[in-house]
Amino acid sequence: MADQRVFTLSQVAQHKSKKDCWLVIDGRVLNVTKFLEEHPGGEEVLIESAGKDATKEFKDIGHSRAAQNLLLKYQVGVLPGYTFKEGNIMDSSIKEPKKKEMSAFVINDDGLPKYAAFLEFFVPLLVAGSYFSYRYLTRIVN
Ligand code: HEM
Repeated sequence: MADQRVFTLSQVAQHKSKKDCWLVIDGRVLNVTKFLEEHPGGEEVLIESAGKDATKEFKDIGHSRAAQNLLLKYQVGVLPGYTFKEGNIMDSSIKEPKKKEMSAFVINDDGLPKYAAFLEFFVPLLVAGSYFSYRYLTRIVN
């Protein structure tokens, strides 16, 4: 689980060098020192945002979901007032988890009435069919 220790922005601001580079994205305090060289957008942009809240810059680029999930890897804490659920970053603030929940819900919701309609139609038909078959057969026998 990503670290949930609480840091203030002024604490984050003390880590703004290339050798010790923290920044904040969406309330998550990230230590990106080891990521500087790997960042596809280059280390300069990260160093420019070092010690600061880079949420706007991060979002303005339109980072991919993969990039958003990478945030978890570098999280060392959170800003005061922020808490995040365990697991996928899509469960917290950047993502659109509600869509997934909705589609799952809609599928389940659709299934039940269809199943119920099926039963409502066939059960009485089966009962009536059995009854008339019984009547028909007993007539022939008598
Ligand atoms: C820990 C924080 C960050 C992570 C994990 C991260 C990750 C990535 C990744 C994976 C990409 C490749 C494209 C994509 O998958 O979206 C990328 C591209 C880029 N990022 Fe970041 N990024 C971070 C922070 C930032 C910040 C704070 C800025 C700006 C101040 C920034 C600017 C860029 C730029 C300019 C590109 C290149 C976009 C392009 O070439 O189209 N990134 N980043």
